[in-house]
Amino acid sequence: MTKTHDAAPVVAFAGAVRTFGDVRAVAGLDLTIGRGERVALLGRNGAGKSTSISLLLGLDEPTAGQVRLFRETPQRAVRAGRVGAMLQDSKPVPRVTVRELVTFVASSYPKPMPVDEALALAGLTDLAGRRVDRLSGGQAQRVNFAVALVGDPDLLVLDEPTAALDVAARRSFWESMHAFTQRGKTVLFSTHYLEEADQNADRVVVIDRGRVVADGSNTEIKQAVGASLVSFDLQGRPAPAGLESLPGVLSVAVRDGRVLLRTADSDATVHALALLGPVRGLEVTSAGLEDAFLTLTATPPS
Ligand SMILES: Nc1ncnc2c1ncn2[C@@H]1O[C@H](COP(=O)(O)OP(=O)(O)OP(=O)(O)O)[C@@H](O)[C@H]1O
Repeated sequence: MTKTHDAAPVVAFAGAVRTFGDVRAVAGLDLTIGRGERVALLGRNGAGKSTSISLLLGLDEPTAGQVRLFRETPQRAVRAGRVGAMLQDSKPVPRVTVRELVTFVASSYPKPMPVDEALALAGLTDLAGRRVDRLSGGQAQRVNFAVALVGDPDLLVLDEPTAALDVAARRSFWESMHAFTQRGKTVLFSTHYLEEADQNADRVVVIDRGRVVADGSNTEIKQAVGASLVSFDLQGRPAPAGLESLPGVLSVAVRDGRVLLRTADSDATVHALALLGPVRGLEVTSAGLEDAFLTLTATPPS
C-alpha cells in the first residue's frame, strides 16, 4: 500500500534513521508525499512522530538515510519560505499583540500573504489587538497557526496541533485548516486522535517504532485490517496456539494482555474460538480506524 509520487515530491524520507543512544526513534522511514496531499501521521506515544517532524524541518539531522523537501535539503526549503510549521510547546512571546506578532513573522518571508488574510484564516480577526500572552490555550494555538501560514508556505507541518484543545476549539481549528488547504497546499499533521486523522486527512500513514506500518486512504487502511476485530483477555496466560488458522482470521496480534484477531468472518472466528476453551472479555467490533491502528501497531505474538 506504500504510495510513491514521481513528480517533484514535496516530502521524501529515504531510509531515514535517527537514534538516541540505544533508542531508534526513527528506524528506516520511507515516505513520499506529493503536492496537495493532506497526510495524517498517526502513531501512539513514542512512535517517532515528533522526531520525524524534526528531521523533516531540518531541526535535526538523520543518523543515516536522507530527508528532502522539494528535492532540496530541509534547511534550504525552510529558508526559502516554502514550509510553515506549528510545533508542540510553542511559548507565547510576551507583550506584543496578535497582529504585531503575525506582521513580524510575515516580514521574514519572501512572499507572505496579507496579514489580515492570515488573521482571518486563523479566526483571529476579532483578537488582532489582544496581547498574545493573555490568550486562552485555544486562542494561542490559533496564533501559532497564523504564524505557520502567514508565509503562504507550500507545505504546512503541524505536530499534534490540537493536543490540549477542547472539542469546540478543535473543531474550529480544523475548519481553519480546511480553509487553508482548499488552496491546494500540502499538509502533514501528526495526531493521536484517530477520528481527526479520519476526518481531516486524505491519506493516513501509521508509524510505529520509527517505521511506516500502514499507508493509504482511510478506506484502504480499514480494508487492510479486514471487516472486524475479535479480541479477548489472556488473563496472564500465553496465547493459545493455532489462532492464525481459525476460520476468517487474517492476522493475530497481542497487546496489553489482549489478543486481537483481525477477521473477515467474526461469527465463524468466535464460534471456533469458543471450541478452544473458555474465552474471557470477548469483544467484537467493526473495523474503524481505531481498530486498524491498534492491530497495525500491536506486538505480534512471539
Ligand atoms: N532527544 C531525545 N533523546 C533521547 N530520546 C529521545 C529524544 N527524542 C525522542 N526520543 C525517544 O525517541 C522515541 C520517539 O519519540 P518521539 O517524540 O519522536 O515520538 P512521538 O511519536 O512524537 O511521541 P508522542 O506522541 O508521545 O509525542 C521515544 O522513545 C523517545 O523517548
